[in-house]
Amino acid sequence: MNSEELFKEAQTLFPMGVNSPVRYYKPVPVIFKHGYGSKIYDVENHEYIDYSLAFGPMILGHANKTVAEKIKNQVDSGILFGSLTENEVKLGEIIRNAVGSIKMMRFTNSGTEATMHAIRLARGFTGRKLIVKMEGGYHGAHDYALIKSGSGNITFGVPSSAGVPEEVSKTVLVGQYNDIESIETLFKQYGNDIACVITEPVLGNIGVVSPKNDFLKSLREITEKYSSLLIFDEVITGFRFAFKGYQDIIGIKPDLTTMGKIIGGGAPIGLFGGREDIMEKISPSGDVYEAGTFSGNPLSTAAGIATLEILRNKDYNYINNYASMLGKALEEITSELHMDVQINVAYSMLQMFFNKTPVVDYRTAISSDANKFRRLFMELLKLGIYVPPSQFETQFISFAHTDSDLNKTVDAYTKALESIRD
Ligand SMILES: Cc1ncc(COP(=O)(O)O)c(C=O)c1O
Ligand SMILES: N[C@H](C=O)CCC(=O)O
Repeated sequence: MNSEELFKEAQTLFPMGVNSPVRYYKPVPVIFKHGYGSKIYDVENHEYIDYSLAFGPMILGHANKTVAEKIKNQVDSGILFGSLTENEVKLGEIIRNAVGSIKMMRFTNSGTEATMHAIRLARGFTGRKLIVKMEGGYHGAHDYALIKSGSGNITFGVPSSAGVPEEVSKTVLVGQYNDIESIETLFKQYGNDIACVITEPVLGNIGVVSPKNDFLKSLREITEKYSSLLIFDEVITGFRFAFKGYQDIIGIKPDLTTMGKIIGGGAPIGLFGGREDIMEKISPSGDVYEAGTFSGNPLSTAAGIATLEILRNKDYNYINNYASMLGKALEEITSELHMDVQINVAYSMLQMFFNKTPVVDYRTAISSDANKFRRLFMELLKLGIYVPPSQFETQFISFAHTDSDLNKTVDAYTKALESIRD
């Protein structure tokens, strides 16, 4: 079947033909068949340089030979036992040695599960009900995270989800990222009832937005003052900027951390972990329940171990410099074309916003021209460049991207931006 035929069939199977909303766009989403290194190929065999990397996890590029070999070995020796395995211990040790605040952890099957359990744990540990999240912060697709959330929630203009009971949304307070006063106001009113503040330390689901003016340090201070827990959602940032968490780069220790994506090397995974005294509250040592048939499964942990063992010896300057060179080139192109554009780069993450004003939070992000971004996406596609299909996602660089990819990408952006200039 060709793309049109496959998509037609998919629409009879899945709502709008997809299994996650951000994968949908008109007229027919690209249907990928395989990928090698920095390139992915659709069912018609068109080649694209990939800057989505499956929304972040594929930091080594696609079909890395060593990772594939380790997964195949695991397939040949059994893929699920429903009991503790050596792989889990190995992966857990690698992560604990690399991320300062994670003393104990639990593996889950996704980032969504990780944040859901971390929030329940924070509530169980503190005996408090309220949580604080940032407007535009994305923590997966469970009830407590789908309040003023980022990612597909903004792309499709759904600030919260139907089906989340009012009683649930009333327990979620929303602050503004990079605006500590908005958080202080919430704490002044509700401080002794707030179980935790959860935030992506670098926002990655409204495009990419970095922290400013000691915002994260102030979050740490205010949560300590009120004996609330601080949760860093490092599902994107964990092992993305360096062989550690973003928390280790900036020297701030959250009480709990969530991870996912890269630590599973492209296989389904999530993790929540942190202080021992908090983690011991988890069942069976404690009374906060958390479980999963596939949690810590041999395949995901094999892929994770292989990926992290390779990453340990990588020089992250390579991907970080690539992103900064691409960012600079995009600044030059858009300034020559007199286009109102903001280019945010954080290490190996990058996004271009069609906006006159700097994008520093949710409100400035949503004032961007998302339709223009969609036109850019379509033009780039024609030129063999695949970026995430929304203004409110982030472009990622992998260790498989090459100088020649960078040159081709800059050429393609030049042509694409010229063609969408009004
Ligand atoms: C910061 C963040 N947290 C949580 C999630 C949820 O992870 P998953 O899609 O694996 O459920 C995502 C991405 O989806 C994310 O970007
Ligand atoms: N923005 C999300 C994750 O970071 C996109 C992943 C998805 O929902 O498919």
